Amino acid sequence: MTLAKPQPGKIPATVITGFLGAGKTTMIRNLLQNADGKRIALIINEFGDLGVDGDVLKGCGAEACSEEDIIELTNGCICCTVADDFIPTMTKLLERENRPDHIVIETSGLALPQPLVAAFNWPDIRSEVTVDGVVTVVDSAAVAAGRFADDHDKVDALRVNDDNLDHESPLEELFEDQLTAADLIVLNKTDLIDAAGLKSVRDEVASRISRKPTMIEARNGEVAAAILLGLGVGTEGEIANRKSHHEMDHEAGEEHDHDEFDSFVVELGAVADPARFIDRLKGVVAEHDILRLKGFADVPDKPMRLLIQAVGSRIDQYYDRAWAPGETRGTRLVVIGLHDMDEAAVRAAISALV
Ligand SMILES: Nc1nc2c(ncn2[C@@H]2O[C@H](COP(=O)(O)OP(=O)(O)OP(=O)(O)O)[C@@H](O)[C@H]2O)c(=O)[nH]1
Repeated sequence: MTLAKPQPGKIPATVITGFLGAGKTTMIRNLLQNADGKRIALIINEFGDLGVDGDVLKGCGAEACSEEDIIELTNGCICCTVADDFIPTMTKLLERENRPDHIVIETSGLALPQPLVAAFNWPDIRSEVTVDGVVTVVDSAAVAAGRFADDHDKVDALRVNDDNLDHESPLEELFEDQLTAADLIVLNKTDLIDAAGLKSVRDEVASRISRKPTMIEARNGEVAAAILLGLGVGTEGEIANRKSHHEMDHEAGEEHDHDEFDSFVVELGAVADPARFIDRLKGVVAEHDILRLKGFADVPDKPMRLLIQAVGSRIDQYYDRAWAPGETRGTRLVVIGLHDMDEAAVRAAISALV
């Protein structure tokens, strides 16, 4: 792939998007550890009230991105808070004396990249920054499992409960909207599928978009920094031609919101038997069709906290860092699902696991 040069004088910004759990944070973590001496400012947006991604990223690439260069936007999905949250954050960042070489923005897994990229056309931003490219991370295993194929039963059930939901499956729409915005598509998690599966994922992804952005494959988000940060597209000038379903609906008079999805935080006491907890948690995730669950557990007698990451029924866990002095130990998990998820039942089921 020929790498274009960013426009001189402007700070390049890379937007990293992709559905919940696709591997955005993992890819950024890898990027920070291999940033080729670039100083990166990171803007992170998460869905749900527990900032896990920022926590995972802090300290992992201190030379490329110190803690003060990691900015968390927590007032909702970035696509809905562009004016109130994103623009003021960018303005402040640009006023800093020590400006970064590159800005990386991780959208929430439920965000539409289009309004965010369009914000780079605001006069104050446009004169100083350009969108080097939009990178869309795809969970190849989830695509292969048909996660984004239209689930007509589910959509019909949602419609019965909510007359306002008159569009297609929210997962499928978001998946397509995030692909539509892409300059580069990273087919991640290739370790979880075989060659034939990967071929069908490529075909499926290609069938969802009319343009032909470059597609590359990755494991654990391992993509060279020169590729991720060297697209040189200037996507703010192109984004008007990459409309999302929601923008097209909006032109037809509909508002965009995230009402199709819901999230809440479950707080628990200590988890005495983590293996048993995780095993039974898998059952709860499957039974309630939880899309994403992540957080930390307090395991008695362990000086470190246990990071728990569920994407569909697949759960990863590892001890990520020591509890800080004075930090209150506890188990906190953010749960994300479709809006018909039964919060009380999920809370009860998870609480019963300790
Ligand atoms: N097997 C496998 N797991 C992966 C890969 N990439 C990421 N993961 C795991 O997938 C889970 C989700 O990864 P994240 O990087 O947190 O995903 P994300 O897109 O940032 O998630 P959200 O911020 O919730 O949208 C974690 O447990 C990762 O360790 C991969 O290539 N293969």
